[in-house]
Amino acid sequence: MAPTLSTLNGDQVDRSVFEAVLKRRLFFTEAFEIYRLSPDYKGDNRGLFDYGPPGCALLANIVDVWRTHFVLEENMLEVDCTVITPAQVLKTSGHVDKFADWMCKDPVKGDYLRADHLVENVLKARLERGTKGLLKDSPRLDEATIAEYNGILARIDNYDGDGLAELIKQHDIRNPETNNEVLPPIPFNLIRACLSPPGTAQGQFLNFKKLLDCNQGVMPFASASIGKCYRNEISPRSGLLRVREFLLAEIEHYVDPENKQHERFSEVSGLSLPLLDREMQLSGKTTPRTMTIKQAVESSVIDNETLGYFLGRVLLLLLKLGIDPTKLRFRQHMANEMAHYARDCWDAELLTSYGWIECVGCADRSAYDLTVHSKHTGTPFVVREALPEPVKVDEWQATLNKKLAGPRFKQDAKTIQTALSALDQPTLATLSAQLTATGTATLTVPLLSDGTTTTVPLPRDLLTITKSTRLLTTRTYTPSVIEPSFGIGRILYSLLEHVYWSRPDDPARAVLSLPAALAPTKVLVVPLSANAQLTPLAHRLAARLRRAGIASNVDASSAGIGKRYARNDEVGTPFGVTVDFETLRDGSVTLRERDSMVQVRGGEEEVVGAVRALVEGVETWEGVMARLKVVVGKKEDEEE
Ligand SMILES: Nc1ncnc2c1ncn2[C@@H]1O[C@H](COP(=O)(O)OP(=O)(O)OP(=O)(O)O)[C@@H](O)[C@H]1O
Repeated sequence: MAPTLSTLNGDQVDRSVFEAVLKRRLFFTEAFEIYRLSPDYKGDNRGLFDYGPPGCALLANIVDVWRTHFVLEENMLEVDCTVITPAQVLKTSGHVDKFADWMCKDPVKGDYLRADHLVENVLKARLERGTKGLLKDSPRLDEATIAEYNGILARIDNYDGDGLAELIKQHDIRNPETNNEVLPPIPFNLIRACLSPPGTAQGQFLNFKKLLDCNQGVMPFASASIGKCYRNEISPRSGLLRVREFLLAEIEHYVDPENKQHERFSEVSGLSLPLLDREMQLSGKTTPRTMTIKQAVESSVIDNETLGYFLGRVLLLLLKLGIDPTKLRFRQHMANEMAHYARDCWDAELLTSYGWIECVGCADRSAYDLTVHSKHTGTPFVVREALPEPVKVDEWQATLNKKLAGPRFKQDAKTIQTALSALDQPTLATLSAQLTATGTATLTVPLLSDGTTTTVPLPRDLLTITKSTRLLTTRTYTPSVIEPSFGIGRILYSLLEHVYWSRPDDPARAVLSLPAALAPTKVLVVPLSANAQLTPLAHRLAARLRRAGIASNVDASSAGIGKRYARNDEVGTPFGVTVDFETLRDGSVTLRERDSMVQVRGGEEEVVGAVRALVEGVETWEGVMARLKVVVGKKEDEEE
């Protein structure tokens, strides 16, 4: 029987051996490597990687599963927006000013280090050495210090610049590579250098009005986008996990802020999630507690049904991809880790040899994004819904005297009118009171053409604000946005670690137990020997597999059959078909399963049918073993 994933994943991954396998099989490789190795190279290629053939195929297969799981199964509206973005859009979205990490400079070497990662890495290394006695000269840590370090690590995402500066000083944290003291942390903008968004969301927000129309005005609905994004990472040292250019798949789900129930909540409400909520983190806990989504939403651990629904769908996606459920947790953001406007945020974190890594972020961003873009452009990003019964409301209305405003404000008149139109009712009430009391209301506007003005006094001859009663037949609101965002490269790398193991009887033989649907190549076709009669049979079978839509490779090299299979176990090829002299006689072939190495024998057509059913997930290997004749007694390496 094929070993189950949990039996495969017993041990901690030896990263150097594991990454050597991935590089050997060209899952990925360092970008611009030959230039980096040349003597006159002065650039910086850290955090930049190229995917090779199996890496590309795996990435594409993950994207396919993602697209089916969300866009198709949830009727999402997919868009593909440009990456190059005008600076004004990024300024409005808050990325230029707020998207900052804290960074420390090593003044001697000139290196920049991300402050939270620096503290984390140094304390982890001290714990490792001080508790396990890894280095003879490192003192053992006392219980109080161990507890203190663990407490800091559990709250590491909770420190701001001052907090990190304090930790660095108090614990004498230095650049581990040079042992130099570092300068106090300063905020560093991850995107300033790139002028491209750190995600794919802005294009989705900016098209909100058109997408709502496309959905016949029906709420709630979601848009989705898959695209490259760029980050000016300070110290990209964690392989594929922290890169400067990566594929992001993002969903923006637009929902009524007063009703965040989800129509399909019952489909996921019974699922159990391993949750590490805010309270647990504050008390220094690192082991999650398991709760059903229903319990978590009802007890307000998760803010609302829609957010709970998406956490459930994220869990299902990750399991479908083959992520080990014992290496998955959902960690809630601390209050000061979230943007001020966010209501709640959870990260799906996967355990890797680099520690727990955020692979999916899932945030309720309230109405922030739509509101800021709407205010800046004057485009109403609102939903209008018919009320069951008309309602009387008192409403403030502001009118700008256009005849006077035009000559007085010239090219700024339109900006002022736009700012006025975007005011909400409480602001209009305040301005009306100001106008009555002082004869002038002060309007806040985006930067005017002189480059300095951001407030404009509007006297009574220019501005009137009146209150009138209206009969409302529709309700108008700006939707809240729930945003799950998936770092495809991080998922890919974590998945590879989760499915990696080596044969107990030969630790040098690595295997990647990728689910068949995800594997870059589904079948390796091998002629048993170099005999000239067998190779055409292998190509005939490959053609047959091709017609059935199954990706295969023929390996007719002179290497032993065991070696040829071993090479393909390393790229995760789930099945192998051997053609031999019996094939010449009766057309039968053997089918080998990667994890168990069990082989069955059947006719060509039967075997191609079985492979297709296995790849499509409509049949199990146990089912195939029950149907076809199991080959007994022969060990793979002895076959030649
Ligand atoms: N440098 C990176 N390399 C690869 N993937 C990344 C990187 N930064 C973010 N991601 C992915 O993009 C997703 C959304 O980005 P988000 O802004 O939420 O991450 P983040 O909080 O900046 O991540 P981190 O705290 O690890 O830097 C993350 O869940 C992650 O999967």
